[in-house]
Amino acid sequence: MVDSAGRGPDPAWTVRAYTEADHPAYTRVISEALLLDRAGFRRHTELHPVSDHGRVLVATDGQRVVGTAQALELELTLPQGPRPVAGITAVGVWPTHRRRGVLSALMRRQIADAHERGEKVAALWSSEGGIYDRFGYGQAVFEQAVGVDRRDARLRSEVPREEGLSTELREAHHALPDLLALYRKLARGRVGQIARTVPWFEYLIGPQEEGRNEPLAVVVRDADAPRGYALYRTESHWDGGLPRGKVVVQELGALDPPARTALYEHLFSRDLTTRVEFAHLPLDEPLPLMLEDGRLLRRGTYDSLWLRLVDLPAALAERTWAAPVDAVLAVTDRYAPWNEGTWRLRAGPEGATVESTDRAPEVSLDAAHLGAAYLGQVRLSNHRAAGALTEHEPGTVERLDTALFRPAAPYCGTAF
Ligand SMILES: CC(=O)SCCNC(=O)CCNC(=O)[C@H](O)C(C)(C)COP(=O)(O)OP(=O)(O)OC[C@H]1O[C@@H](n2cnc3c(N)ncnc32)[C@H](O)[C@@H]1OP(=O)(O)O
Repeated sequence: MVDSAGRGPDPAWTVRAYTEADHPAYTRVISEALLLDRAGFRRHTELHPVSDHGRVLVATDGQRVVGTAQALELELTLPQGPRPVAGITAVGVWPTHRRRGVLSALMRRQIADAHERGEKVAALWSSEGGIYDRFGYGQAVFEQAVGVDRRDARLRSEVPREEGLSTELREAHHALPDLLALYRKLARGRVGQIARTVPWFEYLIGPQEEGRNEPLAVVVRDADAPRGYALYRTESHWDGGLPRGKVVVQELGALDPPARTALYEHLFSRDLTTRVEFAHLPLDEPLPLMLEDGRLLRRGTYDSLWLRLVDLPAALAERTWAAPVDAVLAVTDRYAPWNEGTWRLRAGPEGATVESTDRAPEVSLDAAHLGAAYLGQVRLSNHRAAGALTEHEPGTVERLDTALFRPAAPYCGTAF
């Protein structure tokens, strides 16, 4: 039965794989739900073409498509190294069909599909913070946007510098080989980053909105190889005849401290600019410590990656762990019932096992909490403080947090 709002154990929606014939309806639903104009939709589909129909789901009301969700096959750097994950995108429900269980039906099927395909983890960037925890996704990565008045951005005299590094500035598309090579090295070493192919960079540096300046790439290199890059564009502003231009940095990546210094020196030295803004930086970016007065940075934190353990015991067993822990976890997971139950986790620097057990649980929590904590940035003790999980055996949560610890902040930087 379905009630008047469309809720109930037998919803009116059918969820099935996309077919070519769905294309116009799919375009309509996703564009309207995400408020995309034509150019925005084209950019989205160029980056995420529907190449594997089975990975795009549509929900229908009778014959009519009313919801969509896509799973990309991404490689994401996890604590154990780069691994394939389902990258969830293009989620949208036709406005008049919202809050009637369409997304819930799509999520149920999508998570089951990923599980059947053997994917252990799924990840997404969420449009709003209130949507995905009920589907078992946890906020796993926080990053920051940073802005500074250029006149306040004075680097300390002792920051590492290296003679012999050169700084090259080009239109970004001319620097593509360097960007790809550097990004590949950086992404494999930083938990939370996704592997990027050429189209990802083309998406970032391709034709810009009307009136925007060309994206630039500054690349720092030694005699042998590139060591760091920043992608940015400039904006011209004048105020009563005074130059008030802006440097807007899309991303910055350095293999070592002297390369990082050289990049900041370049970005903080553009004539006619008074402001430098960084769209995405890791939370542990050392910039505040490199400045004479790091407090002058304006910093805004936001959540980027949400993570879901699709195959919870396998994902926990595969992870690398910083310290030994032996804990019994009672897990709820409404959308992946195969994850539910009581699990004994025995983990440590040598490896981990996860087995179903009938021992008394030491902690009761939801799969979303483990998804949030998996990358090592978000503490389970925070969830406990918020009353979101229950600790039956005092100290267990601290031991889990210690074992989950990662020294570097995870960072994604690529919305998908
Ligand atoms: C990875 C990505 O692609 S992120 C992009 C997500 N898409 C968008 O933001 C586009 C605009 N929004 C939409 O298309 C829709 O509102 C969606 C997809 C967010 C939700 O779809 P719906 O079909 O309305 O969700 P559904 O009815 O299954 O809701 C399930 C539950 O989530 C809640 N919920 C759904 N959307 C939201 C939201 N934006 N904020 C808070 N709660 C929400 C519902 O209230 C419901 O709660 P309940 O189980 O306690 O009753």
